[in-house]
Amino acid sequence: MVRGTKRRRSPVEKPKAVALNRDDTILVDEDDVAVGDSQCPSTKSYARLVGIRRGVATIDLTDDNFVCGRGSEDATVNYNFSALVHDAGLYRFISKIQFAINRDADTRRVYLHDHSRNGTLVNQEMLGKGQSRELNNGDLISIGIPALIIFVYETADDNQYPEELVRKYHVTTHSLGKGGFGKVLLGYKRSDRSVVAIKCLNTQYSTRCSRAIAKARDIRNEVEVMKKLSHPNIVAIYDWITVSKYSYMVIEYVGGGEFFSKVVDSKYQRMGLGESLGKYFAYQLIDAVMYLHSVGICHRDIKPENILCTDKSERCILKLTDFGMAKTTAMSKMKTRCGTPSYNAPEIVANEGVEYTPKVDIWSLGCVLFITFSGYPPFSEEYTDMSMENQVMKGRLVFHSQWRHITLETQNMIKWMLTVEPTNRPSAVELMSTEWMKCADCRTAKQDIAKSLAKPVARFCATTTKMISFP
Ligand SMILES: Nc1ncnc2c1ncn2[C@@H]1O[C@H](COP(=O)(O)OP(=O)(O)OP(=O)(O)O)[C@@H](O)[C@H]1O
Repeated sequence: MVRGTKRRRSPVEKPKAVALNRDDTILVDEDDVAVGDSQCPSTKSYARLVGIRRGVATIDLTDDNFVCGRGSEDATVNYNFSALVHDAGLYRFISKIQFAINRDADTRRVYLHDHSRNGTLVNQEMLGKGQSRELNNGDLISIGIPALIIFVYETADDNQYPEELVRKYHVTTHSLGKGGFGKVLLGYKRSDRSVVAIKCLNTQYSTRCSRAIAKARDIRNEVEVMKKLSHPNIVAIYDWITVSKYSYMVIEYVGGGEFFSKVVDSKYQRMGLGESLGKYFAYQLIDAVMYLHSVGICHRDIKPENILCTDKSERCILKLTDFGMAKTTAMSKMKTRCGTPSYNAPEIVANEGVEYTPKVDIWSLGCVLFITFSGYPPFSEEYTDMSMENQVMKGRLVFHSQWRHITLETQNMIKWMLTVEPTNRPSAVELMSTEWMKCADCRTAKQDIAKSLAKPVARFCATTTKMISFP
């Protein structure tokens, strides 16, 4: 039930229950449902708490002091989270008075004041009882722990992002990562509050030297390529909005971080992920590349940093991303030297202006799998006995003690992928049809991928949210 200290009740209508969803029943006054329309002409909201978890309402803020919590006889709140009573994981964290939103009458700045025992977080940072923090447009508010995000704070007058973008998405200040051309922010679709990643690209400059020497990123090409793709191990694109020199790619949110972090995780002690887990991931990546090549796309920048994990579990689903260098092979010949040096195939490193083929992806994949199984890269500037260019051109591989735990079959597969002569290198189809791929780990991977497709789209939040105003 929603309780307000100073709520305006319609003199003629009684409050009634509005079923939002299975466990979303919230008591609202009918005149509270519509926000900012003619029913409350005298009270203009200065900001909004956008509810992004099932059962949390969206609230227009008009009062300078607004209190949220479980509430009780002796603790009056403006919003009482009672619809979350069945969401035990969250409800038990909520204090009678969780936090207050205060607007300074003079400066008009807005602060969140934490009153709770378990704490309130702004942008994943814990405030703690008695602490305050200024709120800015797009800030995330969580309860108890970072994952329990309940609101996005949105001001009425912020125009940091173009109207075309904010009309469809809540853009938060929470950064998921940075790339050479810009940042990636957490966002939510306005239509259903499902979570997305918003890649904000400045089309005019790159902060990375390696990219600065490459030709300017062709974002249109990147988007066109992504739009053609539909595969469980490839990040999906939902939307693309370009306004002046900024481009916003709205893509599938993949919450487990880069595969690179997994490979270098201290729990594996730089020994690699082992035969079983390695094959589980190898299946996913080979399947993704097989699909890509079957639709005539060459990625050209496969590396652990461009592979994302769906979650932090050991056996997660991998998603190939960053199609900034990708090429539609039927459209034109591939001759450009691009990609990341330590993952580049010899025919790219040779840089003779000779046409190369999608087999360059198989080489890069071989490098990724080499690290996955062993914990160290096959080619590196740090190996001082030979220049990296020579290591690659000669296909020089050194199998240290880490490989003692890996079968000869697996070692041979990696060697095959890292064959210098592209015509002798296998295609993804050939890799997939080997006996090596007919193992229990590959079958498990296939089943897990199918299960991941059956799950609803990743979300932090509710699919339906009613708006409630507190004049
Ligand atoms: N879909 C996503 N979901 C969650 N986090 C993401 C997503 N895409 C990217 N990130 C995070 O943002 C970081 C930067 O993304 P990305 O590498 O795609 O940017 P970029 O500008 O294309 O970089 P680059 O200069 O390598 O091309 C990633 O390393 C990752 O941590």
